[in-house]
Amino acid sequence: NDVERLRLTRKLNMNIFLAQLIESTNDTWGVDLFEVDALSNHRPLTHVALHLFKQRNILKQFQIRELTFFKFISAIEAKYRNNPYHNNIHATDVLQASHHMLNFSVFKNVFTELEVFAALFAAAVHDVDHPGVTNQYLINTNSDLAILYNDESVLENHHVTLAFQTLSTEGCDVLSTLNRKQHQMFRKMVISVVLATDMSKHIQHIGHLKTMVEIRRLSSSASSIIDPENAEDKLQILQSLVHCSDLSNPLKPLNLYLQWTDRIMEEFFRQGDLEKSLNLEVSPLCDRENSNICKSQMGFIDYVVHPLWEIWSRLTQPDCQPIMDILESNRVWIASQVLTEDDKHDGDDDGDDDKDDDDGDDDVIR
Ligand SMILES: CC1(C)CC(=O)N(CC(=O)N2CCC(N3N=C(c4ccc(OC(F)F)c(OC(F)F)c4)[C@H]4CC=CC[C@H]4C3=O)CC2)C(=O)C1
Ligand SMILES: [Mg+2]
Ligand SMILES: [Zn+2]
Repeated sequence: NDVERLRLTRKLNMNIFLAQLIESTNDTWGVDLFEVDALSNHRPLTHVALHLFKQRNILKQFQIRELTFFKFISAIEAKYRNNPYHNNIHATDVLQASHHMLNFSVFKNVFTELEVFAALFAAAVHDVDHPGVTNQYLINTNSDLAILYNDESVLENHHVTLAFQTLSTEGCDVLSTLNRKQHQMFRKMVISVVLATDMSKHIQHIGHLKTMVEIRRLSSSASSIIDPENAEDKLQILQSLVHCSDLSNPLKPLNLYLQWTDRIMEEFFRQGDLEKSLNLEVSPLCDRENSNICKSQMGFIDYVVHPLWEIWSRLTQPDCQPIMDILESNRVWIASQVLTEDDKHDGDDDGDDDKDDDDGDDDVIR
């Protein structure tokens, strides 16, 4: 009957739209992964990872059965918690950004298939089972995780351990076809890339990238910046690539960036609520009673994101320029809001809400 036909037509159109969105992850920066989440019954990581690993021919190269990869990535996705920010959509975002930057021309013929596999695997699992609180909070509350990992990169150790434990779930061992040498190298690379997403390593990333860019400037003879024979340099670049992807929210189209900002602030505020209830000092940015979201974002961009991406874009010129342009325009918009936000505090709300910051339906914090 008509109702049934209408329902099926809608379902078909949603699947066609989903397929188009997933296809666009091949070569588009800033795919709306919130849309992919909504259309994929909240399984964006499984859909996008399966698509990208097939598109890169990784499954064929390592004779990984599609069903095994599907079971593994589904098990990983199910272990991401429904935090406002550190959830499976964020994992998909970091995976897709890492995939995009591995295609930069400066990396052509640099990485082996195993290195690409390890980097994308690390991106997909890099925050699995994140509890929605920071390392410092886990340390301050004497959590089991902090005891287990002796306060050192507590979350990041947990993410990578759980990822490898998931391989031993029935039918999930995507590494079973790797030989001993490959398995050993893959494991070393994934551990180092996931541990490198700990923000306490942020300054070291900038130092390594500066050194690499400096060497390139001096040895102007070397056509390609990266020596494909230098495994250590390549591993450092993969670490920085995934770390940059983890810090890429302010470089995404404004409507996506603002949704990530809402989500991270809600996650930080919930931690602040816990700290208050435990009579602990409230961490920076975590006090929902007095926070200025735009000022925090200005600081986050100026002191954290831009210093890293500025050097990263110098290493990866010219492909990073369009992305750096988005950062610049987003920062201008944020700065304009700071002024308006101050006005609001003066009470004379001029009321001209910039339509950009209304992303239509208020994103429900899952
Ligand atoms: C420098 C200041 C003026 C401004 C400032 O930021 N802080 C806090 C601060 O420097 N840090 C370091 C980064 C930490 N951190 N922060 C993340 C994050 C993600 C998205 C954000 O917004 C938007 F892009 F969605 C965001 O906005 C921020 F404003 F909150 C923060 C994650 C990054 C990677 C791993 C886990 C998350 C992580 O470890 C948090 C503490 C200052 O202290 C002062
Ligand atoms: Mg993390
Ligand atoms: Zn992350």
